[in-house]
Amino acid sequence: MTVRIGLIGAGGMGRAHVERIETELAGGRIVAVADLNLEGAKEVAEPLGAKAYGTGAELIADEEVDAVLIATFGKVHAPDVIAAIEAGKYVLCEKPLATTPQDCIAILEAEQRAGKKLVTVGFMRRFDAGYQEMRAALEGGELGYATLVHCRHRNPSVPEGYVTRNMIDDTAIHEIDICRYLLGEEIVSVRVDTPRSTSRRFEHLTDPLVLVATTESGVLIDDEINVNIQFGYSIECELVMEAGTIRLGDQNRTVTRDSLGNRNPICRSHIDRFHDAFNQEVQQWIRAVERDEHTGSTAWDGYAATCVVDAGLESLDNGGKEVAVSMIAKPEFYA
Ligand SMILES: NC(=O)C1=CN([C@@H]2O[C@H](COP(=O)(O)OP(=O)(O)OC[C@H]3O[C@@H](n4cnc5c(N)ncnc54)[C@H](O)[C@@H]3O)[C@@H](O)[C@H]2O)C=CC1
Ligand SMILES: O=C1[C@@H](O)[C@H](O)[C@@H](O)[C@H](O)[C@H]1O
Repeated sequence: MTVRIGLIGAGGMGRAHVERIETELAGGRIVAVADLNLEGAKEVAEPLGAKAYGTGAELIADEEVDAVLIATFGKVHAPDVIAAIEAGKYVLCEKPLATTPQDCIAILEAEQRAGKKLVTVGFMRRFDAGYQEMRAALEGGELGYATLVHCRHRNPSVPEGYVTRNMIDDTAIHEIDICRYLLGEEIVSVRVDTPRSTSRRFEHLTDPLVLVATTESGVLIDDEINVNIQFGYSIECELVMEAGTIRLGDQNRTVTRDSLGNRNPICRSHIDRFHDAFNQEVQQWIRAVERDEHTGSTAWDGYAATCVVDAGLESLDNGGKEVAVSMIAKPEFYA
């Protein structure tokens, strides 16, 4: 069976997913594209012989669409996710699931009414080989339990429209999710520190930030979010356990050694750094849809991450005081 996929949001991320589905992955085909900018939808749809729509609602209602891929702005994800659930269609929604805990709760409720897990959130780092090895090392138990996680999320630069809150809700949300995934527990409190800002930023930004979070068992996570580092896209993570540490590699197979020294290439963006992880994420989703199964992170994961983001934003506003993460009790459905 070929899974007939409808894409909502024909921007950068949507187009990158189309490219991988059409050229690198198996089992799926883009049959419809929706974007508020209808011309943008047509630009992506026409070369594929797919239909173009001006709204997500029309695409979701199309009976030739089996499953929905959402790559619009986070704050407008919820209505389309809920409409897809109500139509009984699997949905892979880019992060964040939604930008408020209330919108996420509406999604959790819709999914429970449907009685079936249909929502996967685009936390692609869960499919990265390095993070998976770190998780396996922790689960293996030889090095004991985790005490600390040191993370660094560095982007070369960001566009002018990117504002300080995006460092938490758009960027650090990846570490929030991956730390929950690695440690298998919830984050219970967050504080955001604001060191001296770099001069290489738009004036309105406070950059870098450091998010410090504590989990249920007391593991301390520190995450440097630094989005104008100039030199490249650099993601680092070190998990500290009782009897050893495990650190994410740079994912390069070779190191060049010459008169300039030892070096390997620096990634420029999430597209090249997480190329394989994105492919794994979308490929596994397509295969799972074929089997009528859920895969990847759940709507609960999307909700939990948004609750931590919310606490982080509150800390940013209150001068860096620690804020407790407020969450509803986990429904049995997501146990
Ligand atoms: N996993 C990752 O590493 C990354 C994830 N993302 C996520 O992907 C999503 C999209 O981001 P980008 O592609 O960078 O944004 P973008 O601005 O390039 O594209 C968004 C598109 O959605 C369309 N759109 C907005 N509201 C809509 C609506 N209600 N209905 C239909 N179309 C609508 C816009 O016209 C635009 O074409 C975001 O949720 C973002 O957080 C983005 C970059 C990397
Ligand atoms: O999700 C992403 C972007 O939206 C975000 O703006 C970047 O900071 C992240 O590195 C990227 O993975």
